[in-house]
Amino acid sequence: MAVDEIPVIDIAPLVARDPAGAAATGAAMREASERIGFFYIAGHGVPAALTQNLFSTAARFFALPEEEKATVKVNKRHRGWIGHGGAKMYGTAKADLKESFVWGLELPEDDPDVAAGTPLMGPNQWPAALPELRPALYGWYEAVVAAGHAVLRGLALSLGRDMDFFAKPFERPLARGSAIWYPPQPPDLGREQFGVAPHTDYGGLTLLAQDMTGGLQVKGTDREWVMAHPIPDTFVVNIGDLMHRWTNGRFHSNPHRVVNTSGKARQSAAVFFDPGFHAVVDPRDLLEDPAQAKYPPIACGEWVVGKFDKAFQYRAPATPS
Ligand SMILES: O=C(O)CCC(=O)C(=O)O
Ligand SMILES: [Fe+2]
Repeated sequence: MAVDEIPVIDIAPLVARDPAGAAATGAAMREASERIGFFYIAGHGVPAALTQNLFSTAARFFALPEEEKATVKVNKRHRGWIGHGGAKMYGTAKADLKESFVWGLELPEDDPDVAAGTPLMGPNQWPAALPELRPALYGWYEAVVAAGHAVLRGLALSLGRDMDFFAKPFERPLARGSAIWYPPQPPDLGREQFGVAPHTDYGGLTLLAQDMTGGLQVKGTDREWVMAHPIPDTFVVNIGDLMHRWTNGRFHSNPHRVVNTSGKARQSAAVFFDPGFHAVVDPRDLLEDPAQAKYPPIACGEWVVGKFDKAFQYRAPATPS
């Protein structure tokens, strides 16, 4: 198992929009994206103190009594608390052993998209019992979205496009923040119990901060599971299914899973950085010869809603009692 199978890439030149360094940084991202679909980023500009504050504040949220957390139970817009049992990857036997709190781009009810009832868009839900949750999570989210834009600049350059190729489709992104809590896993739960069962991410890019516990595993090129060890002050970035399609299959949306065998609780926090609801993902945009496209164009919003409907218990149609 190669230790450097998942490379660490310093994206400072992309954060600074430095044309000389940006192309080489983008080329390193492209190499990792085509081979394994995962890389770490350093030099991302997200202050370590913001991530620490997110973890400590989220831990206080998860420690609240169930009835407090239930006041912000996940709603149809996919904002709020998802308790244990609420997320189950397709085709797996058991629900993931985790709980999470999910939020996204904050939009008022009178925003034209929200007023039109566009799925997944709208205001967030914040718990009255923990007013500091909102600034801790939202400040971190905005910094991570900015880092996500820097990553997109590198990927755009690596694909022979202008640095800002992805800026427009990722305007008003369906980016979701998720603070995740994995309880200690009892050893007698058997081999089928995962923190997160093997899956690919649905969208554009995922940027993930993890605490020092470890447990994230990535399919290696030799088909072994490779540990994505925690590296301080980095984010793990991975390619999602939409970016796989957009690049006509060149970038790899790689299966990964979480197994928390530490005997302790584990925390992670992700931004699932997906294009805007109305963005069209069309591989012809990134091909020299459009006739080579393997996938028809798809609308981002429809795709993401379709995936959510399968993965989350709360979206299942009510069964008549
Ligand atoms: O917590 C982690 O390390 C990864 C979580 C993950 O893969 C996901 O939520 O999609
Ligand atoms: Fe994932």
